[in-house]
Amino acid sequence: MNTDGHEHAIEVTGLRRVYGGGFEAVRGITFSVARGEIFALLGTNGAGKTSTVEVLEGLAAPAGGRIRVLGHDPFHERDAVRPRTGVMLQEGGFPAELTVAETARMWAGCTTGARPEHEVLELVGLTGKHGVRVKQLSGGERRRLDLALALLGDPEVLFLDEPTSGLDAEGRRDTWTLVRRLRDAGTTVLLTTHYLEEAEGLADRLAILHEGRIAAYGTPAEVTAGRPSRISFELPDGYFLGDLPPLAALGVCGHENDGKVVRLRTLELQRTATAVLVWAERAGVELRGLDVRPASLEEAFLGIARTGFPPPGRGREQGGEEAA
Ligand SMILES: Nc1ncnc2c1ncn2[C@@H]1O[C@H](COP(=O)(O)OP(=O)(O)OP(=O)(O)O)[C@@H](O)[C@H]1O
Repeated sequence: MNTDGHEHAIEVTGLRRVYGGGFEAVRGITFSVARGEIFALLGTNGAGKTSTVEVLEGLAAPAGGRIRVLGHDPFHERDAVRPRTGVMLQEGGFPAELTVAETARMWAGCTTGARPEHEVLELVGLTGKHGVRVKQLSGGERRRLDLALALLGDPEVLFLDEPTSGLDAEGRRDTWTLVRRLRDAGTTVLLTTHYLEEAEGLADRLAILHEGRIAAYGTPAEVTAGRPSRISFELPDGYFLGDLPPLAALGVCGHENDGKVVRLRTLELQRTATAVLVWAERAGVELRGLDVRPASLEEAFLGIARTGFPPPGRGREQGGEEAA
């Protein structure tokens, strides 16, 4: 239980969002985010991530369902929620002529109990940029300024909409480190991202949205459980797929072969990989380009994007859609 008497920072039950013209972008989704947790919302383009986050931020009223952020309705009790949350939007839209320090000062003026500006600029690595105009910042530096402003109010809940888009590999890793530090200090973080490795490495739990519904929900390990691993290699000249032992006996559950490169999918990675290597050893051949990949979030995501919803029980135990 937290100080509000609520064990979850965010509770979403049967959320629906319907746009003018009757289009239902979010179709009755249910999930919760525990205090001090990093939760990622993933999904195909147009799946409903931004439509969901806008409701959680109190920017729009839901068409149906029950939403609680820190125990309050974020739309109707905005005054109770807004000072305790930080929001980093996809497009910051700051005045281009202001310097970094001026922008932070202006933002601090609109933030209840703002921390000193230099503190948040230091947190995101913009200390050396105080006097630089916003229009002169690189795309990645602007994202870091967005993040600094979201942190000004020392929020209990932080909403990050694609926080690392436009950042280079180092900037992305710095942001991940910062987000983890915030989580470890007790901040609840809900982020959207298109980078699956970001969600896999950063999120404690996640939901994958597809066409306005939750298609997978749980820890990254829960969501990838039951998804196939992949093994690929080149067949040596003069060898054909039929020269391998029967694929079903190797635990293979699917395969592709374009004549040279063989791609196997398996739910028993160790058994299949061992059998393939033993065969190659006995045949005295080298498997060039040998690549072994355990089931990943990418596999789960692509499976959902390709075929829609997985059968019940595969990473959907706690979330999923509910009638609103
Ligand atoms: N104001 C609006 N009016 C009508 N339809 C809208 C509006 N805003 C969004 N939509 C539609 O709602 C659906 C969900 O959009 P949303 O922006 O929430 O998806 P998303 O998951 O954030 O997508 P992306 O990954 O592409 O940013 C899309 O089909 C989109 O076209």
